[in-house]
Amino acid sequence: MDKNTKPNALPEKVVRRHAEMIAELLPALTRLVIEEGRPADTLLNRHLRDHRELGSRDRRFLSQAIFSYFRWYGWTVNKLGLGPSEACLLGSALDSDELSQSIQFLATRCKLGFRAEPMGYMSVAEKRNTLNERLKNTPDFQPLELADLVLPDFAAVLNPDVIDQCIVEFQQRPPTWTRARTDPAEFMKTLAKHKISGAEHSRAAAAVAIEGGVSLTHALGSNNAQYVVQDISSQCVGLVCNPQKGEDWWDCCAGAGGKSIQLIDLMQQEGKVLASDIRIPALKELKKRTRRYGIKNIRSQPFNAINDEPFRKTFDGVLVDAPCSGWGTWSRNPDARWRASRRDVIQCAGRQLKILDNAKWCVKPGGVLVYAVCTLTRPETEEVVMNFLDQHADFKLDPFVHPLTGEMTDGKMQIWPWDASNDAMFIARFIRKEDS
Ligand SMILES: C[S@@+](CC[C@H](N)C(=O)[O-])C[C@H]1O[C@@H](n2cnc3c(N)ncnc32)[C@H](O)[C@@H]1O
Repeated sequence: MDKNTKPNALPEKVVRRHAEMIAELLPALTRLVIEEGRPADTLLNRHLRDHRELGSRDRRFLSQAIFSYFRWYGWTVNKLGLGPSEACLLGSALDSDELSQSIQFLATRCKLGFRAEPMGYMSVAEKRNTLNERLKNTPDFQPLELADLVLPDFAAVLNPDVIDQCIVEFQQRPPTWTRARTDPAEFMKTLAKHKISGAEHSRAAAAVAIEGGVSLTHALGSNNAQYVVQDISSQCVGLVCNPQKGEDWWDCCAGAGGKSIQLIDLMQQEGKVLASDIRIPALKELKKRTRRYGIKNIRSQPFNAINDEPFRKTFDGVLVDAPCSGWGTWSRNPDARWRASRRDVIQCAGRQLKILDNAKWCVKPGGVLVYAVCTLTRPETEEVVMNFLDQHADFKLDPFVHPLTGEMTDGKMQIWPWDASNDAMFIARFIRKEDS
């Protein structure tokens, strides 16, 4: 081995292949994501399924390069007009403390006009200032702004005092949050045995953050029942539901069952959950998961929570984890911001209110109705709660303790991305009045 070659260095043919792959993939991917509104992670997964010859380091390279590209797209492509390879190089430099060999190789084929130094350690404001300084003498230069990192509609539906802070958070990669399904101390021991560093949240005891880039499935096996991957903000939804042993709950937008499984775990398997969703494939995935974990008391049923007649039976608790704009997940899905629109937010809010109107019939007197959305827009959060309460005098907000801070809420709360490096989430807990 050449004495200048690092021990873990990739062979040149690998870095060359990475650079060629990304240069070939990005133009088509950009068209599909930006013009056709398709999610980048789904497209990447399809590409990987069609190219089984790609190994784990190829997958890691592609996903990091693609997500960095879309995270900084507002500056690199929209504002600076760079081509895909140059934008990918600059996006990776903005995200990394050290350029990977494959990105360094890509740099040799790019015409960026300046050297892309790693800027991962800088704050977003420092990154902006550094680029503005470097580019200020280029013809027609327009200074880069924070607001360029999202579409103009973003500011139209958010409280003005949180806009900049949200954008800054969207530029960072959050950790992988897991939920220990049984004893968190045992899960921590398992992590330590596999030399994986995990950090428990100081309040949400089951929540453990895992360092970036670790494949838990690879390290712990795909059937490990000790944990599930679940963002800490999503874990807060189950904690706010706070189901008690022996209760009967309905999770009416259950998807693949992340929260149904949490509800049953919180009841220590002594209770029942009916999990329904409009998507039958998601319910099939839920069944696979419950089988894997040996969970017997989650029943699933296809159900359209807007159009179908509400059930005749009532439940101790109903969870409406509603379909939403998803704007709170932009640090994890950086491409999603380029498909966002105010119109979509307003449509989502309308659908959420319809689902709540329908689901409320199934809450028994004295029972609980929890509304959750992984977003931070006003029309979908505060305004839905206000409209629901205006129309349903038989329900009132039920104050609860904020799971991340321990402070008492008035029955609703917004979890911000900076609370614990997490997705944003809004949660409201209503109670049906006993005499209604
Ligand atoms: C935020 S996701 C739920 C995630 C899930 N609760 C979890 O924890 O993994 C919203 C879900 O609502 C479902 N959905 C959308 N429209 C619906 C409708 N009209 N009736 C029932 N479910 C619907 C979607 O299929 C999606 O799975």
